[in-house]
Amino acid sequence: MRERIIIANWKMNGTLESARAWIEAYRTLPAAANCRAVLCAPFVYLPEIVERLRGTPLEVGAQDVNENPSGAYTGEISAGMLADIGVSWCIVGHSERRRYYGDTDNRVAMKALAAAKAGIRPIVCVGETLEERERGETQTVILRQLNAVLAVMMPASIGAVAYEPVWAIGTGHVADPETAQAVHASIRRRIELVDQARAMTLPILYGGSVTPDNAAGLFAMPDIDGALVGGASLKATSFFAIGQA
Ligand SMILES: O=C(CO)COP(=O)(O)O
Repeated sequence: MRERIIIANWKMNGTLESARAWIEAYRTLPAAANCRAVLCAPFVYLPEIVERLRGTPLEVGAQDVNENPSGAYTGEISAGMLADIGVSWCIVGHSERRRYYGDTDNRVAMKALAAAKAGIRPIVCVGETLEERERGETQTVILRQLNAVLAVMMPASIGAVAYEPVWAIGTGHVADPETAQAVHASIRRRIELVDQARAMTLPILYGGSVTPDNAAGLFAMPDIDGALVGGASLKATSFFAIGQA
């Protein structure tokens, strides 16, 4: 039985006050059964969030990391720094980073490797744009993004892969479960070529307009092991409801 995981990605949203209120609200909810939950918050709130969640089942993640161990990289955060304060997961290669901040396939791979070396589980995001899908390039794009990571590290060091079609992110146009399942299955087949055992256990999450209403349909698919949730994670109750699904 594969691990089920839901991951909240707050992106650049919230305040210290709303972060505290979210955690208080989440703590009043019963522990989610059979489902691991991770909260990826903005860097500046991470130390406080780690402290407040100590001893609870909710794990803490970052939304990005620099690929270098240390040095003259003004404004950046290293994997060692994240590990230092007790962060255990980190998103790498989110399409917003690829699109607005120039994260290339190779840099994403180096970020995933840096995280893993620091003992942090990288959540490797892959996904095609609408134009790429319409040109029939979905498989090519996903495999290109995944291959870059597999060129530098073993699948055992990848915490999770998240399939996030760019056209589904923040649009309200969730991928239908069969469409997502087809991509998830191809991701798992690619991992199988390297490590058959890890392919069976690697969580492959779907992201893009996931809500409490559409989550169960997605999670019914054999290769969809959970979700990376943006907008619907900003409310503790709706993130929790996705976990219940
Ligand atoms: O990008 C996402 C999570 O990383 C998905 O965002 P939405 O759930 O807001 O579509």
